Amino acid sequence: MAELSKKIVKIALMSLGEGLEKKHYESEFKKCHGYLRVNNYSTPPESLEDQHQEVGLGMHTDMSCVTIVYQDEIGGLQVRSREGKWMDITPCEGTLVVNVGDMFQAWSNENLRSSEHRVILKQPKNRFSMAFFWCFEDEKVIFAPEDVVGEGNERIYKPFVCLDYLKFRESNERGKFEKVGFTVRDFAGINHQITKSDS
Ligand SMILES: O=C(O)CCC(=O)C(=O)O
Ligand SMILES: [Fe+2]
Repeated sequence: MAELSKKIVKIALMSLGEGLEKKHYESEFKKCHGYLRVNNYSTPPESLEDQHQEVGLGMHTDMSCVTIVYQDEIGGLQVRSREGKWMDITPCEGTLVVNVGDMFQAWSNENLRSSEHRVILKQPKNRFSMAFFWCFEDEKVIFAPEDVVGEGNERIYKPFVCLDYLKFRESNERGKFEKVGFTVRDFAGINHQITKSDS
């Protein structure tokens, strides 16, 4: 999984600009570490009713650089579009879902966007998923490099230590699964009004 994560980061960096991957990959992402979370969602009896759907995991962004998700055939993972519409990520055998996380969003000065996603339970069946979170080391100071920010562009985040952001999210129950007031931008955004590529 770590090898796969490295490849994904490499591809993501290449998408940011020519030459960037060679220049920064080694130094910036060398000390990344990963951990695995197994999710088992059980559905309450009401889910037997027609049209009933239960929130298995509320809307959130991952705090990682990238997350790789395996979901079983039950389905229910949804991602929010820029327009705020929920879209189903239909399970497909032999495929994994890749999410950009908050750390990568901040490091890339929002050239890469952390996905807002959730899990909805529509069937009266247990659902199983596995998420591999690949993160910067706790002590890393995230500071978007000059050439990632690009000439003439504003740096959106002030430098911050990863662990401080993790604590910010984890110290508050709401911070875990509710977006409002607990995004990485709320934590380290220099100017919350910036809407770069939001439109
Ligand atoms: O269960 C899923 O499909 C997604 C899990 C997830 O988003 C997470 O563990 O952060
Ligand atoms: Fe997630």
